[in-house]
Amino acid sequence: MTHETPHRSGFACLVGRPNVGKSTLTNALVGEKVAIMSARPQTTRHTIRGIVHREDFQLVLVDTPGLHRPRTLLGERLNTLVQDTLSEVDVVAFCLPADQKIGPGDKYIAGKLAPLMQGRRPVPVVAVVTKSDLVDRARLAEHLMAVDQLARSMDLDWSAIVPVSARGGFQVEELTEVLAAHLPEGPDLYPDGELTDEPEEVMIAELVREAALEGVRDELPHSLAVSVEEIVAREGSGNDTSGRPPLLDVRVTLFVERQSQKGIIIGRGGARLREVGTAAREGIEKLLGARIYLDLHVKVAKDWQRDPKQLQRMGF
Ligand SMILES: Nc1nc2c(ncn2[C@@H]2O[C@H](COP(=O)(O)OP(=O)(O)OP(=O)(O)O)[C@@H](O)[C@H]2O)c(=O)[nH]1
Repeated sequence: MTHETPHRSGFACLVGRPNVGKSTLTNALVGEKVAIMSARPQTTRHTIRGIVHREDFQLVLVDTPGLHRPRTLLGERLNTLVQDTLSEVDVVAFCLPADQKIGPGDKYIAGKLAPLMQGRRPVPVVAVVTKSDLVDRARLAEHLMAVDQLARSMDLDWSAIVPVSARGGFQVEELTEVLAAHLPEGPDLYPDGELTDEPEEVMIAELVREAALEGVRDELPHSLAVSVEEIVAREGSGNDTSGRPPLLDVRVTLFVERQSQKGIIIGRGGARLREVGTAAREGIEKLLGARIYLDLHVKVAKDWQRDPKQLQRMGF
């Protein structure tokens, strides 16, 4: 045996504006679908972790809800959550998509990262240029310089700048190595094979939210919260000899802010809500590996985004 490399383990956090490709990159790094993705910004409200497990390191990924300029209490809560998450990780990956110029949103996030990078126990930040498959080499080179300039203009230093494409798998392995290099020495944090510690309820809520927003995103921008009330096994199901999976009753409440939004979700004669149920049920059955009966309720919780009690009830 040659000399042993130390085993490393720790946390990495992906930050960046909405829609820059954090979920997709998390999935590419982990190599398995862990985060529920959306074609629209700001739907990943919960911290989702995936684990990159190699012989000599274990890298636990935390996908953040995204840093936004706080507009509502919900926004502020999210920012606090993000800040708390950030101060606890070993390395931050700041995602800046190659196909978009660096803008105020990126500068805002860089401003939030600055104190972490300059603190007593500085957190290294790796600038990750995502979606690099969308631009040509010249544009990519230009963007890499702009990313470098962003740090310089704030008297900061990225630990590295890594262009990647989660789509094509370009440089994903390199990024893994760069992030792992910043982890402290330590044993595995999670047992082998455990790829996500995301509670099932959060994933179920995301699936229902996705289905409910399908086609009506513009009408229901950020006014929809989903809460999984209970998951219970239907009595007498699943423990017979037929080998059929058990039947689970899944009760879910969708909270909207206005009566008119309730109408949008439910649709004429309840038609839309039935569609939502059908679409969500498919994903949930796959997730749970069981047949389910999905019971959806729609409630109006006025101004829930601004009400701390309501927020708490919904797990924010
Ligand atoms: N071409 C290309 N598209 C990508 C890549 N990564 C992500 N996308 C697309 O960019 C969009 C946003 O990706 P997400 O992974 O959902 O972005 P996100 O940053 O997690 O978004 P939020 O959850 O809103 O914060 C999706 O339509 C992806 O398919 C990439 O490497 N190449």
